[in-house]
Amino acid sequence: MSNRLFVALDTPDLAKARALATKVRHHVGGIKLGLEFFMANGRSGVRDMAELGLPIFLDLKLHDIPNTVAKAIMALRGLDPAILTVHAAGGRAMLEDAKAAAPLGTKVIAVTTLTSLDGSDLASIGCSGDPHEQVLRLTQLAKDAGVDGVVCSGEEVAAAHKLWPKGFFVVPGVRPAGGVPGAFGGDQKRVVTPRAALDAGASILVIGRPITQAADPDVAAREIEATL
Ligand SMILES: O=C(O)c1cc(=O)[nH]c(=O)n1[C@@H]1O[C@H](COP(=O)(O)O)[C@@H](O)[C@H]1O
Repeated sequence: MSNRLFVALDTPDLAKARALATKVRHHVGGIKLGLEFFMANGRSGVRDMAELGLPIFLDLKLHDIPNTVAKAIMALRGLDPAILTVHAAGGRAMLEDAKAAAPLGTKVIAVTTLTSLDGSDLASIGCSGDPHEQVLRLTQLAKDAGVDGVVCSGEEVAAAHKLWPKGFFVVPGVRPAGGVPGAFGGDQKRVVTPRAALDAGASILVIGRPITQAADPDVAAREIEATL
């Protein structure tokens, strides 16, 4: 993959998603469609976006009992996204069944610890208060379960990559250098720059609002691409 930047098109509006993707298409390697888009537009919306010819990352973060997750993935048949997410915390059997249910060409990627969580959030849900430890634990689980890789923040990706040299590492929570700290509502807590994430071992970067909410998304994507 020559351009490792995936733009997150977090909107329920299909026309807006298409317009944004069309604007930035020469400066991104793929597009990520998440829950907001899928809830509003479903399978036909994903098909519509696939017509643009860019790889599709379908970020549904599935997390349920193994049978339900496997059947949900089977129900996506025909869309065959390049990347599909599930939550690692669903456990080993769920991860194994998710991988078995996915089409051969789809990378099944396990979300370890959301980039919106910090140590105190983890402690409040009964996990070890150390995101680093939790990410490595779930990376080991994902590797053992035979999925293709994990989502983690740029703060943990070097250690996760060391643990799993052949894994595929998706890094969100990425903010261009020089931006306003806490921009876009400050919901991302474990944040790094695009360059730092790649240097640490990210396979792809996921960036949404710094591109989609820019005055000129094409320029914003181009500027980020130039730092990679
Ligand atoms: O799986 C993801 O893509 C994901 C995992 C994670 O831990 N954190 C995270 O922010 N994401 C997604 O990455 C995107 C980040 O968007 P921005 O914060 O606007 O750059 C959103 O679409 C999130 O759903």
